Amino acid sequence: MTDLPDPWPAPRADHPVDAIVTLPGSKSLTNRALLLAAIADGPSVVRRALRSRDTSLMAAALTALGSPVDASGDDWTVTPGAFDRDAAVDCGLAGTVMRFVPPVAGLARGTVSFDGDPHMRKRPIGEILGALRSLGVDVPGDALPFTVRGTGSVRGGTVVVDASASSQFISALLLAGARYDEGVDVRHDGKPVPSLPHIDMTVAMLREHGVDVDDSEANRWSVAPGPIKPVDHLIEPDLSNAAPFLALAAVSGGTVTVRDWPRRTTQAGDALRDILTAMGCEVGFVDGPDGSGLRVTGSGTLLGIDADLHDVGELTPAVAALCALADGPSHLRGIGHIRGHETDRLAALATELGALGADVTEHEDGLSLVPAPLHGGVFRTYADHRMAHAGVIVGAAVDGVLVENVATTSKTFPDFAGFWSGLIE
Ligand SMILES: O=C(O)C1=C[C@@H](OP(=O)(O)O)[C@@H](O)[C@H](O)C1
Ligand SMILES: C=C(OP(=O)(O)O)C(=O)O
Repeated sequence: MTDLPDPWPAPRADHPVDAIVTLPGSKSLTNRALLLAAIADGPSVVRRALRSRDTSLMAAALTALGSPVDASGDDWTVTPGAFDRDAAVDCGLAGTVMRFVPPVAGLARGTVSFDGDPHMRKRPIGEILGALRSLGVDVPGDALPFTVRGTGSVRGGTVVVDASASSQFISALLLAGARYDEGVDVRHDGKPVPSLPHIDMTVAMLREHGVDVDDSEANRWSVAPGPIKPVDHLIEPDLSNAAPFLALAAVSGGTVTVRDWPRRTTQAGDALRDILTAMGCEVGFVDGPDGSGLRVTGSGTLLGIDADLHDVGELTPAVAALCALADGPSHLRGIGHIRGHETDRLAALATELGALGADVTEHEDGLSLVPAPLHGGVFRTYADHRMAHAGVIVGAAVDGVLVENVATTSKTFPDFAGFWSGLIE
């Protein structure tokens, strides 16, 4: 990757973009596959793993604990080992590392310290640390930095958490639960849990590994203690990271096909099919000589939407950018929890879209936007990869948009800016 100017002039798509793209693998699938492989009963391969900052941090964390991840090729191999040492884990800005690794660090015979980027110290983690304490893990504190003092085993059992701030609190406990002496029985008590598809993804992957999970009751998940079968995973393309590319079809009146879009998936990004249809795009699966995938064609006009994004909050930045370019008003609801993402995304979107002329109102749990003429300017990203996606979408439609720190996209997408420019220029 070449050095990028900062701020980066976002390429303007002054023609309908016609492209077929192969996207890197899913962050959420890759990091679950790596973690489960590291605590499984034998070696596994993670094929087409996403190579990005979040997944490299996960690989480094598991390697430091004692299960080496060989990431030298496209297919990563994971060899479970004894967690018999002290380790230091850098969480960067990866929620999946900060939330998923401490419950397995409790199984270590050693002291495991955790820290991360400056903003990571503000992202919510206290509920998990409290839950781990009540399951028998010695982990004082309620924010980064913290230290897990592992004893080689975790009692486990029943625990109540308020997961209204993040579904990752539930996923984290379930992923490690089969390795706890009594398994884990997690109940949620609080406002509705966001991002439920991500919990379904966790449950589905545990079952692939032969783990017995009961999710038959709302707000309760039970993992039985037992073996974790090694599994070779083939990682699907990251459907949430498809958002800016499909949005490019929508804003340029072109056609973009994302190859290998799964017909059935637990990825939250699959909701883009309905969202883009509601915004006036033509959306459908295609099978052709160039492979199969999802094709989106922009109609030249973008309709505003009223959408509850509670289940798919990570799509908000890209969707909000589209709403800022739409011909009618939009209301995005149910997403108060994304204030705890890589940045306070509601505040950041209101500020940055507003700075480019958008008429945005920030609510406690959402955003409303009404049509207004947009203009160029600097779009700040707050080290948030998906803010950069929002910036480039607007920049494709509006002259003179400069995206600050576009390199932050490396969290989940290698050389995003180069890939994006290649489609437009
Ligand atoms: O488990 C996961 O892989 C994720 C869960 C969601 O987190 P929240 O529940 O905190 O929104 C999602 O937004 C994040 O990008 C990835
Ligand atoms: C919320 C996100 O990430 P994380 O896994 O760091 O929570 C995201 O990618 O939109």
